[in-house]
Amino acid sequence: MVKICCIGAGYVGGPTMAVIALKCPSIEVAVVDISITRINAWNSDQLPIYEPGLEDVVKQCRGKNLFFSTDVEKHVSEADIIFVSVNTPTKTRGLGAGKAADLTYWESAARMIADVSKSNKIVVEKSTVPVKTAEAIEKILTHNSKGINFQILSNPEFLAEGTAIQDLLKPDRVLIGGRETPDGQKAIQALKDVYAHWVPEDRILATNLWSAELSKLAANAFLAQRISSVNAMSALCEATGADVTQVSHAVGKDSRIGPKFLNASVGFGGSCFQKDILNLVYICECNGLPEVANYWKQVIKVNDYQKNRFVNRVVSSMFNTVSGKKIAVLGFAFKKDTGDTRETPAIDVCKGLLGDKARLSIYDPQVNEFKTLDYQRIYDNMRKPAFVFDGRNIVNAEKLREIGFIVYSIGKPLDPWLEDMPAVA
Ligand SMILES: NC(=O)c1ccc[n+]([C@@H]2O[C@H](COP(=O)([O-])OP(=O)(O)OC[C@H]3O[C@@H](n4cnc5c(N)ncnc54)[C@H](O)[C@@H]3O)[C@@H](O)[C@H]2O)c1
Ligand SMILES: O=c1ccn([C@@H]2O[C@H](COP(=O)(O)OP(=O)(O)O[C@H]3O[C@H](CO)[C@@H](O)[C@H](O)[C@H]3O)[C@@H](O)[C@H]2O)c(=O)[nH]1
Repeated sequence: MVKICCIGAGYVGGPTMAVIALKCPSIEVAVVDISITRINAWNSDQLPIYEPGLEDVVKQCRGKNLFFSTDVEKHVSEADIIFVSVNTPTKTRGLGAGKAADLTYWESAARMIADVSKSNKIVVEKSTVPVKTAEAIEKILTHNSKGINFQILSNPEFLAEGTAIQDLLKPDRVLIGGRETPDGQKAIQALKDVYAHWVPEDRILATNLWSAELSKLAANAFLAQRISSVNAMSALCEATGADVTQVSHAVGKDSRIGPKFLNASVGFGGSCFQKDILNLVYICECNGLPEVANYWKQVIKVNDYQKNRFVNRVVSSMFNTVSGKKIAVLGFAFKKDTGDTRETPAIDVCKGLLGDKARLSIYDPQVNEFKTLDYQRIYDNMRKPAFVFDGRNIVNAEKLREIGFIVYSIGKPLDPWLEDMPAVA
């Protein structure tokens, strides 16, 4: 029986391994973590993360061929294939602080693998890492290998939170990078065989290691760039009377551009986009490519601009001060259908409002119910003029205006109340 061990029972490790276990009953999958509370939660009825469909998959496999454990060393030493899915946040101190990926967790996982391994292993980079990380990992492993053969593969994960299970069950592609040696190719084949249990062969792409590592950063940079592009347009729409939803629709109808990921918003958030673009920027700088670095940096600058612009709209509309005013923040996670608040744009918006001394009440139901609230009742209980600022364009602005609200919707023709108010970021 093939044994898989995944180091890191987080947003990626947990759901990814649960789906592998579901689709590969002949494989034993152990997910290990240093966090006892996380592992206890995975073994309980209250899973540590919320993802639609996840509970169902876990319940089907847990205790059969899916195990969650803190006995990291035991499972690593027994495994044929080891996925490393630890966190790779942005460095906060030292060389590359604020940009480079912090590989501390990765390095300690690699050293532990080298220490406890007694048989040949395939080590799979699941975490998002800088290009050439595989080379560094290879060095750590081979310098401490005691004659054991380690093959390193890059198998970046493309799931999005909130749709993780669907993304894993029907991925657009599975990307596997490996060495172009016979042993490297054999390792690629072994991992292909795992995914081939449910992913059609033409969706499993094999590349060299560096292409796989870079493709992950590139994909996130392209996705985030679309959002910054449409958000930049949203500012222009507000200035000109165009409607960003109509513009996105018209632009997205071009089959070369496509309709997805063109929703204007208060800005993108989540644990990945900013971190991965900063990482890309740092790699460009280290490779002497400042123009390329600046190009991608602009994606983050526009995102910051969008968050500031939103805060300024709120403050300027309410007579240029929100001091002492009670503001209900509906939704705090970085997107719907998730409980994850890492790098949510709501943090920056709330900070901006608190900076102007607002009183905030924050509510997040995990799933999206804000379209159907009883806005008439809400309006009746509010001090007038009453405002709604929609950072996601989900409320029916016309209906709300009929009730009496002053409504700001990103990138939409402005309410007369807002027309003369400055909202420069
Ligand atoms: N969150 C996403 O949607 C997503 C999607 C694709 C890729 N990624 C990438 O996947 C990686 C993991 O992301 P995540 O969101 O799952 O992170 P996470 O913080 O939710 O999970 C990482 C887990 O690794 C554990 N860990 C750290 N060092 C360890 C060690 N030495 N031994 C055992 N366990 C250890 C931590 O305790 C934590 O539980 C990151 O590189 C991220 O960029 C994330
Ligand atoms: O048209 C859009 C689409 C998304 N967003 C925002 O962008 C952020 C990121 O959303 P999304 O990409 O759906 O979620 P993530 O879970 O961050 O997933 C991204 O980051 C993961 C981690 O690397 C990748 O694996 C995924 O492919 C990639 O989509 C969220 O704040 C969204 O609200 C918009 O503002 N407008």
